[in-house]
Amino acid sequence: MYISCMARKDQLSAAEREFFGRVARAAFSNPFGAERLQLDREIAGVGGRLAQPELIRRTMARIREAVGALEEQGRADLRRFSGDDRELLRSALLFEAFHRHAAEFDQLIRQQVADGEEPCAVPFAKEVLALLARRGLSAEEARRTFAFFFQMRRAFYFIAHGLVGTSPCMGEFRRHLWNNVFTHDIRWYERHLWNRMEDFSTLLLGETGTGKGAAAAAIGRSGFIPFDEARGRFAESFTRNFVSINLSQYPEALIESELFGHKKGAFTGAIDHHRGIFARCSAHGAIFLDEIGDVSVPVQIKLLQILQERTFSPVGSHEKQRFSGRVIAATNRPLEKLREQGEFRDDFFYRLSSDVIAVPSLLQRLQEDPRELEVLLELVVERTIGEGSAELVSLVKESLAAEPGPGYGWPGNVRELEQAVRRILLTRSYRGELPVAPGDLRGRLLAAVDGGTLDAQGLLAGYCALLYRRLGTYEQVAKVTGLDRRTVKKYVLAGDAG
Ligand SMILES: Nc1ncnc2c1ncn2[C@@H]1O[C@H](COP(=O)(O)OP(=O)(O)OP(=O)(O)O)[C@@H](O)[C@H]1O
Repeated sequence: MYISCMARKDQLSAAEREFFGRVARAAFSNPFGAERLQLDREIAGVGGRLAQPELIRRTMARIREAVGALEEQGRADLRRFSGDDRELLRSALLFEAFHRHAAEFDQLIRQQVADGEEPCAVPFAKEVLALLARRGLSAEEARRTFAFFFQMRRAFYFIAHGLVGTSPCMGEFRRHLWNNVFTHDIRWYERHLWNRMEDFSTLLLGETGTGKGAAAAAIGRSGFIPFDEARGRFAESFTRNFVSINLSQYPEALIESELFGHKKGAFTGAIDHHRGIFARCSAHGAIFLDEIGDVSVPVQIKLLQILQERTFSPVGSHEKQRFSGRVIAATNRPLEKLREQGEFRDDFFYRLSSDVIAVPSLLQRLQEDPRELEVLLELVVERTIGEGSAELVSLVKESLAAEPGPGYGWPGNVRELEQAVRRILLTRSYRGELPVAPGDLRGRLLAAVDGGTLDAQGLLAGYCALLYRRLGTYEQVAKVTGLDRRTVKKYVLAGDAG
């Protein structure tokens, strides 16, 4: 029985197995990782460097050609195959179907961002579901796969567009974010974890303005959303999937009600019911707790309780509500230190940190790859004036090269860069946020060292000021010099003035 059943099944040739095997590996691999790049090159049959869009175009052309050949032979149907061949072909055929509609998914994402909370119609859904049915998927499998396609495209879109940059640390950051959404093995995610991500919390650590909020939004907008075939729409808009709160904005007395909501009359001033952000977060969405390092221990305890029990009650109510979203938290404060000082609870820290992502500073990015500045300027100019302008980019670049100069530390990171661009557009110059000493600090310091005119205090002050320009924060200078932050600040101010 088994043998006769197997005999009726089709088999891939050795060459097909090799080709589609490679395509299947590309389908599983992280699109921001080195392995995927290598596989794309092998599939496209190109050796050297090729710009990304052209590489993808050629890769997809080769895959389409191979799938087209199967179609002509009436073999592009999983029901004809079994065992390993079927598994491998499944990934390859779905990968092809996904890329065939990538541009339409991108259009849908832009449309949904513009439309907001009401889910948009998905005009190409019928065509994709019909294609997946022809490939041998059941109606249920096809719907889930279609929803999974949309999820992957959203993750790719928001990570690639929200967090640009050519430096290796930025590449690694994007790779990490993708894994944060889909785990390190997307096959596991698709089979077992797509609706079980609620306990995977994320902690984003990094200086102010580095893109922690942008990263959290990329993760939050990339949750799984089922497709409602009867309505021809996804069950909800991904814009509802991400709810954020800046915890440092609220006085202690209001935080609980912002987080959990309150009932009318729960306290003086509660004149109406209020839904907190836990209630506003949708089932597969994420809640972003920004500035988590600023919350008091009692609030940490309450949040910990929710994360453990997954239920909460609005202030003034006993009614339990369930929370099934993911939690993403971020801070630019030194959590290690806060934990040592007892200001941040260890149990809360561990509950928040299924994944800890260190977001690179702009300084690190520029040091790793000076081209990063141009890429960011192109984006910032486009965001500022609504379209790209090579002329403006070079004007801003020239201005920044003259002042504050290439050694500048960018303590406010990308947010400061955005501000610098605006200021240059208005006033033609940006001097930087740091105290800028007249003259060349490094030159003055070296001349004084050569001349043997400096005392120990003066030497330290000059050195601290120099490091501060380069590293951008008093904390970093304290780390390098072994001094405490306050002493560093005193020396920096003296060094800059001297
Ligand atoms: N790599 C990047 N590519 C494009 N834009 C970026 C990048 N990093 C940051 N930005 C932009 O910089 C600005 C500040 O980023 P964001 O608010 O995410 O920083 P943050 O780390 O959350 O800051 P804070 O700690 O002060 O809240 C935003 O406009 C964001 O879009």
